Amino acid sequence: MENRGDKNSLYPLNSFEIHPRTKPTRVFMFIYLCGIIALLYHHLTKLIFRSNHLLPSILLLIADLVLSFMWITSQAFRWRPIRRKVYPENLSKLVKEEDLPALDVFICTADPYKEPPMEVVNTALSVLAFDYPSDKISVYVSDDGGSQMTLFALMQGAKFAKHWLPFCRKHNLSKRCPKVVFNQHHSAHLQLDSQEFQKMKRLYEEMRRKVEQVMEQGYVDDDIVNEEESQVFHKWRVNEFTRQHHPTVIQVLMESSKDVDISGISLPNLIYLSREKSKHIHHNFKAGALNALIRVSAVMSSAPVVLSLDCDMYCNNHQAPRLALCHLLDPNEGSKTAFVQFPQRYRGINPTDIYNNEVTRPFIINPEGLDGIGTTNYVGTGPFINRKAFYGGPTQPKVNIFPGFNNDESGLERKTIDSKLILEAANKVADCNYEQGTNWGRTLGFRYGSLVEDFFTGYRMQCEGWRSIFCNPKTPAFLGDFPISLNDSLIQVKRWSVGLIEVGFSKYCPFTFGTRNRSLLMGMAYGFYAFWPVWAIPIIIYGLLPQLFLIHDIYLFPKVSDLWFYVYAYLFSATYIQDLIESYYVYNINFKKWWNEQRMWLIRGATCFSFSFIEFTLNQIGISAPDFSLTSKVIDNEQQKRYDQEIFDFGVESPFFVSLSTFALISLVSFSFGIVKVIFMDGKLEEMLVQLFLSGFVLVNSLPIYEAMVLRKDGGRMPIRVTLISGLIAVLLCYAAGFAIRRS
Ligand SMILES: O=c1ccn([C@@H]2O[C@H](COP(=O)(O)OP(=O)(O)O[C@H]3O[C@H](CO)[C@@H](O)[C@H](O)[C@H]3O)[C@@H](O)[C@H]2O)c(=O)[nH]1
Ligand SMILES: [Mn+2]
Repeated sequence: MENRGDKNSLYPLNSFEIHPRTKPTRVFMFIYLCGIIALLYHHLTKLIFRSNHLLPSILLLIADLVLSFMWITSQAFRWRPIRRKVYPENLSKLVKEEDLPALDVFICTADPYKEPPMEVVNTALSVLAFDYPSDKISVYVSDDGGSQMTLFALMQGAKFAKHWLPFCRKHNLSKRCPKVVFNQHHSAHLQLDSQEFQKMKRLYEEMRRKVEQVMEQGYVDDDIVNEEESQVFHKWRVNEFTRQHHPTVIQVLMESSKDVDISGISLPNLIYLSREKSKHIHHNFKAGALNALIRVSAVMSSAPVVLSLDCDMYCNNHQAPRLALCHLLDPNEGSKTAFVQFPQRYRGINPTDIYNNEVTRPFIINPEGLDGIGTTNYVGTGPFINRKAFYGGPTQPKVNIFPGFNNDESGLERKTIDSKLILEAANKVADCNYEQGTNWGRTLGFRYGSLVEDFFTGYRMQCEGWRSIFCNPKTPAFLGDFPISLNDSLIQVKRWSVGLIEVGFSKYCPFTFGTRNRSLLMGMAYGFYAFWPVWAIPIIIYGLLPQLFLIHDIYLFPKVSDLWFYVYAYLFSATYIQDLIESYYVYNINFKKWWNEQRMWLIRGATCFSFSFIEFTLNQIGISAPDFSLTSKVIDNEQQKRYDQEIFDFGVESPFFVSLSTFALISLVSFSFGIVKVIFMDGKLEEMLVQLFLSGFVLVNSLPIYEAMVLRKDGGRMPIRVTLISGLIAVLLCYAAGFAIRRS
């Protein structure tokens, strides 16, 4: 194992190991590449010398070209995967507690009805209770929903924190998110003085009841708040205050220099921010919210380290800041590191992860590969960021981040953050027109122009010469929510896909932009993601074409006795087997989970990947505008039950399901047709084997769809209209294929 950090030091902060699979993987890469070259040669000779079905031959060539492109670019993830270790116990030997850097935490929320305020409060409390000096923590909650209920909930959270933080410290709780601690299952394992525990639980329940009452009411009544608090809510009482159009609200809820907890220790800072919104100025979704947070926090606390979290990502490992600092304070690499990314992990995933919500490959497996080439990607929630990385490259001289502003960042006396001067400055930088005519969103802060501001911003930092690090401790640092219905999950991936191709088709395309500061491998990896949804092309072609032609008795692939058949067989099976081996042996993913993952890849290809191209095109020509479509974090009991039982949820009339059902029906017909031919009509099995196999493969993957169409009666069954429409489309496609074949 190689030591990073100061090599002469007795107390290394971190180390890494190149994964043992690297060498065999590279050998395999070479062999597989030969297979790809052979296949493309076969395609070309077929096209030039002996094609009687020109159109399908060209389409199959396109499909294989896209697959080859994706395979080649994805090798960047396999080139040099590494695993890191950190030694937080050494941190205290190198840095005194009082010298630890201050930490600003950003928590984003955007809608009290989709992101319940109690969830936001829980997340805030879990980070306020970090195992880190309280007076060095400032938590900023950005509320794009401009909701008085969220502010009210945070006010209650601040009161509760006075009891909660000393309680966590006293009992050295390893989990510090209240809802987790008070969850019956978890609390059964806690050996706590029951009276004290019950008292905390009572306080928590009281808070929850109050917040829920306000949620039911839809506003904050003067009766339930004191006079000082009610002043704050008067801002909402003016008619013009709507979610899309309102002035900035900044409220300091806890002030480290003044407020203490019940044991007399300083509390962290807690600040509520709802930036100004105007109907006439685009707010740039989360990226806009984060930029307002960067500026407001620069005025108020200006900590050198920033942690950004989604409101549902609560802290599950109170050591998280110290783990990140093992990298950020590394004497050699620290100053070049833009961020340390903890992976997105989720709680409550069902045993075989039917919708592949864990997205293991992009979130866990690929980042280890990216880390090895110095460039872990930013995933929006869970990164500890070097504040300087928002302001320019690692070697760039100090830039003015407050254009048109007299006080430079360090010029403000920051002893009390709710001084009039500071609040005025903070309000000014949260104005919705503050960014006009500045570089915010272009070279400063989070970059605008993509729905995946996280990917885009992290990538732009890499282009400026920053490095980044992946940190994946055994106890996940943060845990979050995920969509538990198939449709919501596909909508989420569609947003990501649109965001990614927005980068791919912009002037920042990773194959051409920023190559000076990046290696070829980094370019390949980011290029792979920027064109992630192009998987749709081969999946659609292979999911329809061989099947439609089989129905019309036309065989497109080599016979079993032909040598080229084995090239196809090798390329298909080798990549699947490699994936399975990697998942199973390296990442402990069992067969069922792996199968579901590959099924979701096919499902995404047939639905959100392809729809994202349509949406992107419509946005480009101005027919529609980019839409963030927030994922709901509210639990629907029926859906939750189905999810826990691993039953697919189709329940809604979604265009995604029309597309999926069409694929499923066409393969069902073609497979049945092929089998009937083979058995009863002495069909040419040798010639149709590939097509029969592909139909069968789609068919096996579609079993839950047939079940949902025919057998199920519950709320998650396939809506009849979806089945009928897709049946009609399937018939039309069969006819269209027949027509095309006769014409050619
Ligand atoms: O106008 C907006 C829209 C969203 N958000 C926040 O963005 C976060 C992510 O939204 P969510 O609906 O949960 O989307 P996910 O797909 O789960 O988010 C992933 O993908 C996003 C990019 O699309 C990243 O920003 C996230 O960090 C990443 O977790 C939430 O905290 C929202 O409150 C805002 O603050 N303002
Ligand atoms: Mn989310």
